[in-house]
Amino acid sequence: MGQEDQELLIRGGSKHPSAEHLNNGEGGGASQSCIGQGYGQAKNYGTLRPPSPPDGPGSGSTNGQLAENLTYAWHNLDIFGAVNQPGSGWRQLVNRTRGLFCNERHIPAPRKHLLKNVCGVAYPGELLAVMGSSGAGKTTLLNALAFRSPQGIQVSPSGMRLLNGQPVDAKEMQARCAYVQQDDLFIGSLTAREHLIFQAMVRMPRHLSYKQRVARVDQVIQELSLSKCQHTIIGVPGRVKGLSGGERKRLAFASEALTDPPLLICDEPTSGLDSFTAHSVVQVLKKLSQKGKTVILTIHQPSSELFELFDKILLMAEGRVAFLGTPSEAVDFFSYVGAQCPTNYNPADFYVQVLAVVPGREIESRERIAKICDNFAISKVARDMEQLLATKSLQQPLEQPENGFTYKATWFMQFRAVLWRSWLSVLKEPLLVKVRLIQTTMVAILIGLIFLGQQLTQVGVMNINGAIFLFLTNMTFQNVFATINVFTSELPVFMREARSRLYRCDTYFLGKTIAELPLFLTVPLVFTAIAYPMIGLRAGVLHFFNCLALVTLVANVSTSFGYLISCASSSTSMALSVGPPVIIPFLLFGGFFLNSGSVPVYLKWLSYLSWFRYANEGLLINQWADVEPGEISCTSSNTTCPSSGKVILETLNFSAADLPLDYVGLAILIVGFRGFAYLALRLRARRKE
Ligand SMILES: Nc1ncnc2c1ncn2[C@@H]1O[C@H](COP(=O)(O)OP(=O)(O)OP(=O)(O)O)[C@@H](O)[C@H]1O
Repeated sequence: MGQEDQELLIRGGSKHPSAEHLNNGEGGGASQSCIGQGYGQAKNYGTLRPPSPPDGPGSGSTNGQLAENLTYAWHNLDIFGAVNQPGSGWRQLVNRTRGLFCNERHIPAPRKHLLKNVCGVAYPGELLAVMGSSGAGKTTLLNALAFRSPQGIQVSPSGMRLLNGQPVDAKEMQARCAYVQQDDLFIGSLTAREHLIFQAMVRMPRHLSYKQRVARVDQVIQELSLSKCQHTIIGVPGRVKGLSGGERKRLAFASEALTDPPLLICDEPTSGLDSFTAHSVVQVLKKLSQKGKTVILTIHQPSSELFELFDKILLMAEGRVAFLGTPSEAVDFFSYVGAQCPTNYNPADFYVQVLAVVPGREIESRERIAKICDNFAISKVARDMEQLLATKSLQQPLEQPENGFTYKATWFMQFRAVLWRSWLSVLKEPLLVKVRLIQTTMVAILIGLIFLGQQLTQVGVMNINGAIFLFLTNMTFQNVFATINVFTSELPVFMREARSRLYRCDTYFLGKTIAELPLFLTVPLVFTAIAYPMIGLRAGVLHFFNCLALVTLVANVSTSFGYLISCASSSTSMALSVGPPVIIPFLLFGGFFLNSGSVPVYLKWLSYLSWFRYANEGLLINQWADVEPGEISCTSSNTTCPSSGKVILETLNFSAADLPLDYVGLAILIVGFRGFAYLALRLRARRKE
């Protein structure tokens, strides 16, 4: 844009002839409302015409989805975000404490005004593109429109979000709207088809048969051109090669398209895609809008061809609306405010540039943006919108979802779907099965070789006790870290799906626990079967199975503990750093480093939470309880050599009669840790993203 244009904008003047007929002559003062008076009384510019009636849906549906056309209007959306100043956490804590003592109950935290009186409307059959420079507020707006604003974001209660003219809440919105977020989240070990089948099982209405769901999956695969890659694993970007960026995007749409929602909101569906793939992704959205859907998307720098696909554009700058209307109306409007798009220039690039805050020329840029937004705020389109809302002319009945606003699938259907998906990912996740089994076998052989063929001598007793404790530390660390690594990477998928009300927290937790059980039984079996005979631990089938049972319980306590740490931590790295320091005290109370009779009274309670203590006692009882006097060979000069297994247990402050209690202690810890992990997961699922 030339210097001359910018000056005109700052003056609020116009050099474009078409601006004459757009401007009614009255000066445009800045208005914080969507409506004002003066400018924009033009006949030709800025009408909120709905597009011509679409062909579908409206004619009923085989997928059980709501077959309705939706007009989505939003009005006076004011959104605030928290200001993160250095030390603001402390400041808030001090403020809150002051509030408690000084009866200053309400000390408002500093807030940033992210969106200012944003208004807009999207009609059925319309592809509305929200554009603006980085930081303009596009994602903030889309999150608010989809009722998915993250934590720390406040939507002012005066803002209205209306479907067919009726105010809606988050639940009503979720039942009708599909939200494809910028970062697509998948379980990377599944194939595209497996992912869609899972989605069909939890998203589609409960009365549909499995056959009907699979038929719909096939149809969506066709519609979104995913046939070629339907059996390819999705993959994890940067770690496991799988679907391409464009295929991942289309898969994200496909998941939402399964239920054929009347309203589709997509945040940056083309980000990271080349122009050809971006075009094909937007084409998919265009086709959906042509079927009667209301489609809203944000986009960065669309090419001229892409720009032509948009029915309407909503331009944002500095958290305000700079323009809403058709691309041709945008030409008129920008000419009117003195910023005519040069010929042979991509209009999208031009508008975004005009509305950007240029580094080094911030004041000038902000004045220009304010002028454009003020002009739009008093334009005909803004007044039309006010009128639409005031006259309730948008009001049409909203269809009620089949099962109200509850989950689409029954408890059992959700459980079955989660169990199936978790089982598939257990089988396919190399970190979980292949790597774990190889790692277990290698560690078992290594421990077996180090402690190979121990005899019942004084040295042998020491070595056997060490080897037994090593069983426990190995089982613990291996399982805790494997669980943290795998589970925390899956948690974002769970959180998004749980917030989209695809399934309940309990069905997920139960399904996952049961799916992973065979693995957590196999790992201890492999380990014990190799290490036990190699070391030469107490011979006898009963002794072997007793050891196996205790090691299996330890593996499952550790897994439960891993779940608890994962659910209570905000990220994988946090869980990995919190894990070891929390495990160390439990390990010390195991009776190997510190005699169980020497635990300080004030820490006794903590020792009852130590699985090392129960398992070590159980395994040592299993090893030594029936070793008769004289079985341990000692030299006659060695007076410290234990004469029998009973003496060894007494020295360690363990009693053979406590074996059943050790089993009970381990079982309680499994249930307890899992219970708390479940509660932590529920709390997380309830919190905003
Ligand atoms: N949770 C938050 N707390 C405080 N400020 C926030 C929060 N989220 C976003 N913002 C601020 O709000 C403004 C708009 O952010 P938003 O992500 O909506 O921009 P955008 O137009 O989508 O940008 P981009 O195109 O780069 O994604 C930015 O200045 C951003 O720093």
